[in-house]
Amino acid sequence: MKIAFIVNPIAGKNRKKDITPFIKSELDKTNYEYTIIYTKGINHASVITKEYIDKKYGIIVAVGGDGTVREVASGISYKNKGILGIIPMGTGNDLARTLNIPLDIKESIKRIVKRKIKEINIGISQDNIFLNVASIGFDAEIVENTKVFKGFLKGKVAYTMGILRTLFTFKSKNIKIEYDGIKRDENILLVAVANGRFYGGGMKICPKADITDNQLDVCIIKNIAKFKLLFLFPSVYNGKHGKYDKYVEFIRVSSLKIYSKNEIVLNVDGDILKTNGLIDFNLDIKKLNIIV
Ligand SMILES: Nc1ncnc2c1ncn2[C@@H]1O[C@H](COP(=O)(O)OP(=O)(O)OP(=O)(O)O)[C@@H](O)[C@H]1O
Repeated sequence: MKIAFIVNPIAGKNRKKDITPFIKSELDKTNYEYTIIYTKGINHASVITKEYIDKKYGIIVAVGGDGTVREVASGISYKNKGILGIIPMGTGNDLARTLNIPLDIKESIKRIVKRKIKEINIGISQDNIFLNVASIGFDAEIVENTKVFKGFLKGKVAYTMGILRTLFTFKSKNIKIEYDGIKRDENILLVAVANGRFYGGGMKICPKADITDNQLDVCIIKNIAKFKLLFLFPSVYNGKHGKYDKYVEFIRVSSLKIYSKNEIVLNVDGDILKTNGLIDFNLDIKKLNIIV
């Protein structure tokens, strides 16, 4: 089977590290035919993926962060052919965390060579795929605000500035939530719909989410006073926010609809969309084969 390594040269903290010698040293010991291609911009990984699937490459490895993984996954899903591999080189690497893929480069390449495959679910919101989490509300606005600062500040500083800005500007959202024949009116801080277990670089928003169970895990956090967020928000990192059960609720559904009269920020695996009216969250009937 032929392997294409699709490298995002600007992903993550290791962006100056040349991955080629690592790939060579592991792959040259095997019989795999392989090639290494570098991406040139947004969505290029998806275009290359489709091209190499047409060239009969059976494994397409995303070398980068969750953005690169998602682009390769959407190419594979579009073609309905091919196996996804991951060499985590992003800042967050949330899908790799969910699947216990080693964050160490050499170890993750060894996993590709071993080729143990798992079939995972693909989430869809507003025609966009997500492997980790789609969300609206406070966290989605942090993603949006962080992007503004990312242009001129380093990752962690930009993220902190994004949180601060969101704390000042955020207003709770009045929405309708519909699932399993139930319709609810809610005033929320956020709603996160999880396929995988992590987002935001290791935050366990839905700690019981299982990416293979054909279900979406949903975390609904009701609107709370901003000072209370100082306690609640850090607890999301280790998935302990469920203890604030007056505000935090978990449900498991096969699909979910949200209606918002006003424009709302939707985060789909780190991509930001602005939308209003109906927002839908589903699972694709197609699965994704991935090397773990
Ligand atoms: N040559 C390139 N120049 C600029 N942007 C690129 C290039 N190649 C890919 N990209 C874009 O870079 C973005 C970020 O990639 P990715 O998410 O993999 O890295 P990251 O943001 O460092 O990691 P993470 O999402 O795990 O935090 C993606 O949206 C991708 O489309």
